[in-house]
This record gives sequence, C-alpha cells and structure tokens, in this order.
Amino acid sequence: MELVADDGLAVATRGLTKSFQGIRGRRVAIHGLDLDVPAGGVHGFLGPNGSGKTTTIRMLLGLLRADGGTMHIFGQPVPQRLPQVIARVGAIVESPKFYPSFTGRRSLSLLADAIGTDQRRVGEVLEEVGLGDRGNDRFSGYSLGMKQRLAIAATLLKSPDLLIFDEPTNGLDPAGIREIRETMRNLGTQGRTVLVSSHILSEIEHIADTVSIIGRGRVVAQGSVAGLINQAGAGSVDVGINNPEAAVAVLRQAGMTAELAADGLRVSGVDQPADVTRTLAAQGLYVSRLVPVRQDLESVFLQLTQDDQLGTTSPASGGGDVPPPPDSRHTPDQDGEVGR
Ligand SMILES: Nc1ncnc2c1ncn2[C@@H]1O[C@H](COP(=O)(O)OP(=O)(O)OP(=O)(O)O)[C@@H](O)[C@H]1O
Repeated sequence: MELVADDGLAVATRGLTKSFQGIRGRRVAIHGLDLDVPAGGVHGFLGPNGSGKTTTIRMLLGLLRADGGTMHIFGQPVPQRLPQVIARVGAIVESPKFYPSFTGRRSLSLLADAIGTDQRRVGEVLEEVGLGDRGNDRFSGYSLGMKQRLAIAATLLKSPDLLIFDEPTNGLDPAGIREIRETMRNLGTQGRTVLVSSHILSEIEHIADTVSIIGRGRVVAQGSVAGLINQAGAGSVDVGINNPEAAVAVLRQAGMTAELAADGLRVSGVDQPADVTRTLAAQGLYVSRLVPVRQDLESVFLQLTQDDQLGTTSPASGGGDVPPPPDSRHTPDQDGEVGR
C-alpha cells in the first residue's frame, strides 16, 4: 500500500482526472488536478461554476471514482485507505436533512448514538457552532443559516481533523453567510483543517489562510491569500490624464503595459510609479492622478480564470496540463458513481 511521508498536507492530489459521458461524447471535468491543502487553517477551494470543485470533493470522499491520478488525505492514499482515514474527516456535500419536528439537540443526540459518540459531545458541538442557546428549538423553526450550522455541528460530533464543505453558503442570506463564515473561521483556528469550496470570492477572502483557484479542472494558482494578491497586484497604477489615448501610446512605446480605463488609463508591471509620470511629462503629458491599484482576491480570481478560459494561463503547480485521456479508457459516468 502506497503511503506518503508526513508532508504537512491534509489533502494532496496529483494528476487527478475525471471525465463524464455527455450527450455529445465524453467531457473532461478534472484535467490533471494537483491540489495541496496544508494541514491546519481554512483553505478556500475556488473556481467558477462548473470548474470541477464538487467533482473533486466527491472523488476525495469516495463518492465518485477518479479516472486517473492519485489522492491522499493525511498521507493515506484514497480511496484505497479511506476506511482508515474517514473517521478523521467530516463533510457536507449537499443540503443536510433533519427531521423538521425534532429539536437540533435531539437530532444530534440520535446521530451521536448512531456513530457511537459520547452524548457530552452534543452540547459541545452546539456551542461550537453558536447554537448553544437554540439547541432545544425545533429544526423547522431554524433559519437557513442555523440549519447549515446544525449540519456543521453534526460533522463535528466525531471531532474530525479535516472538514470539507462544498459551497456551504449556497442559498443563504447575508446574515446566514456571515454566520457560516464565522463558524468556519473559528473551526480553522482550532488546529483543524477546513476545506471549503466556493465560487464567491468575497466570502472566502477574509477567512481563508490559503486558497487554490481552479479553472476547467486545473489548478491555476494556489498559495496564501496575501501572496496571491500581492503577486497579481504588483505595480499596477491608475492614471488620470487629459489625453489618455496619447498617454497609452507614449507608455507603450516606452515598453510599459498600458490600457485605457474608465477614467484614464491603467499601467501594469510598474516598479516605480515615478517612471510613469516622468515618461509622460517628457512628452508634454501631465498626470492629474496616480493611484496604486488595490487588488482583491476577486480580481485575481477573475483574471486567472478568464485567462484560463482563453487557454493562456499555465497551471501554477506545474502538473495541470494533461491532455484529455482517450475515450476508450473510460466507462460512462453512471458507472463512476460509488455508493450513491
Ligand atoms: N454526474 C455528472 N454527469 C455529467 N457531467 C457532470 C456530472 N457531474 C459534474 N459534471 C460536469 O463536470 C463539470 C464540473 O462540475 P462540478 O459540479 O464539479 O463543478 P463545480 O466547480 O462544483 O461547479 P458549481 O460551483 O456549479 O457547483 C461540469 O462541466 C459539470 O457539468
């Protein structure tokens, strides 16, 4: 049985591939995915709709069979050693179901019995997700955010080291989103690893320690949130000027990357903003405004996934560029479903 050394990763995939049978033939959904999720903290698994987040998560959990590549959870190859590692994993992959007329506490208590967990955990996990004072209310009276937090509480019963949440804020209002965000942040600060997928970046930017951005089944960037933002935002400035067309031409002639923007122009790849003003002034063009561009994860994400749609981004982690495997190696999607 293959084992990897303790590399500090909660989850690692290498060259992971998966295709589905569609009406017009097979479509590659996961395209050589190399994912690294460090142990401890919150990891945002980000990508546009249809980029392959759910498919990846379902493969990790043994709910769907991969076509190729390897997956490890805490150094154990999965699905081969999933039975050994699954006790350390809690996951929510679709909307959780509870009896509407049961209280949150009763539902958790039944679950605790079913999985052989001490009943003392019920009160603890209710507290952990902020439902300590609502545990004796019926599930039917909970807000959507509370229902989702009860689902998180259920995954916490067995004290997992890795929590996997697939789009946990889908369908929630802003208050519900905030509650779930805070819950995830708290879990991530307790030494646990929280792997959370989302296509909404603003949800993740402030709670994630590290992120992976995927596009079309490949990792296009991964690392710390701050690192990705710095990398993408380095040296961009917005320039206000009377004659932006002429300024763009002058700057391009000087070897800079400049383009027209809504209220002036944007120059990227600038080490010294003073170079911009100097270059323009030398041609009689005077800058009225020079503002460094503040990047956020959303703009990094859009840039990277847009580039990927156009096929211009090379995968950051090196192994993503795997051609679609030949059709003959695959069985139809329905055959790939495991235990569903
Ligand atoms: N059971 C299936 N049969 C056929 N195609 C599928 C199946 N599941 C996923 N796909 C396809 O695989 C691709 C990746 O889908 P997936 O649901 O993993 O993306 P996602 O990133 O989770 O998107 P979303 O944010 O919309 O949930 C899509 O093109 C999707 O249509």
